[in-house]
Amino acid sequence: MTRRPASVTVRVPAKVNVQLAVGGPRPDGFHDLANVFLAVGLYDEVTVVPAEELRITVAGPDAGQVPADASNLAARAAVALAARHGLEPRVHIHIVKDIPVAGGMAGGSADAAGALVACDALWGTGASREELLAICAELGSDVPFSLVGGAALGRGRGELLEPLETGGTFHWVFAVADGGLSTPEVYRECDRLRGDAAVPEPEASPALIEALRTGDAVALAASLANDLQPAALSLRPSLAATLAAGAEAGALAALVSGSGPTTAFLAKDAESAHAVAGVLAASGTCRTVRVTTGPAQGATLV
Ligand SMILES: C[C@@](CO)(OP(=O)(O)O)[C@H](O)COP(=O)(O)OP(=O)(O)OC[C@H]1O[C@@H](n2ccc(N)nc2=O)[C@H](O)[C@@H]1O
Ligand SMILES: Nc1ncnc2c1ncn2[C@@H]1O[C@H](COP(=O)(O)OP(=O)(O)O)[C@@H](O)[C@H]1O
Repeated sequence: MTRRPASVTVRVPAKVNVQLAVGGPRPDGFHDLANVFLAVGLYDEVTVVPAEELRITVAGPDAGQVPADASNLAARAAVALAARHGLEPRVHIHIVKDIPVAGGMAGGSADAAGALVACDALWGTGASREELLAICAELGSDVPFSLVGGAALGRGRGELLEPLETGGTFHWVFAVADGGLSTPEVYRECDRLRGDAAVPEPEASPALIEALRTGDAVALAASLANDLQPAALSLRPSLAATLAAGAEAGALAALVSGSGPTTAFLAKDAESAHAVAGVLAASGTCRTVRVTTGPAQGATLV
């Protein structure tokens, strides 16, 4: 008989969208994207242990903002995997949360991918990569990327991934805002701001993909683009001051991370990243500042 582990822990990274090209609204309510993801070194840890029934606990400074019930994306991941394999999801999922909540850094998606990989190992379900990716896509558009990490182009609603090569380490500073922004609201605001204007098909930028491949931070900075940024700024005008503070502090480029309200600053090197972080922290335009690098590995057993 195969011995099952008594507990499994998986570490999963946050993401920043280095390009987020958004098409018009689809009949199903989603938007077609050219979504260039880069995983970065802020992590949630998801631990699973056998239990009488599905139970979820969350630790960390922002744990209070995360649902600790069946609506948690990690709980939904466990239920989805169990259902496919004729199992009951009798598991206690504990999340140690370090990724900003509702911040445009895919923290919920990270927890879902982490719970899936952890439960697969705990239960010995032996799901293939393809099956795990299919469950991820059912749970949310960003969940497949949380599983694979690194850098990837997401097409469709972001779930159809092509891995991208990266040629080096990029240095990032993230300014975490007070409170979150709702992703569907930001997409709706994007549509509202566009009005009747024709929306081109979203296309990935060849220059941006080349900058990732060669590890050229200056070239990457010149290509960073986020079609949701005007919408995030419209809903949260105070983000303009954060973006300006980071740019003035010497960041190569500043942009909103995904749907926001976290703002992301690409720096030339580690030293410059720490300098930018110091200025941002003193600027009074954000709640906290984090310094990290990308690419980072996807969901990994620890
Ligand atoms: C904007 C992005 C950029 O990577 O991430 P965040 O910044 O929120 O982390 C993603 O597109 C968010 O992906 P995710 O958070 O997984 O969204 P989902 O759960 O799939 O969808 C939530 C809602 O967002 C909108 N949505 C999402 C993806 C997409 N391609 N088009 C959309 O219009 C829809 O209103 C949908 O009902
Ligand atoms: N495990 C989870 N971690 C964080 N948020 C979760 C989780 N499960 C469900 N949510 C809900 O999803 C919403 C989006 O959170 P999150 O994924 O952190 O942000 P974003 O979509 O901006 O990247 C939150 O408001 C929260 O209520």
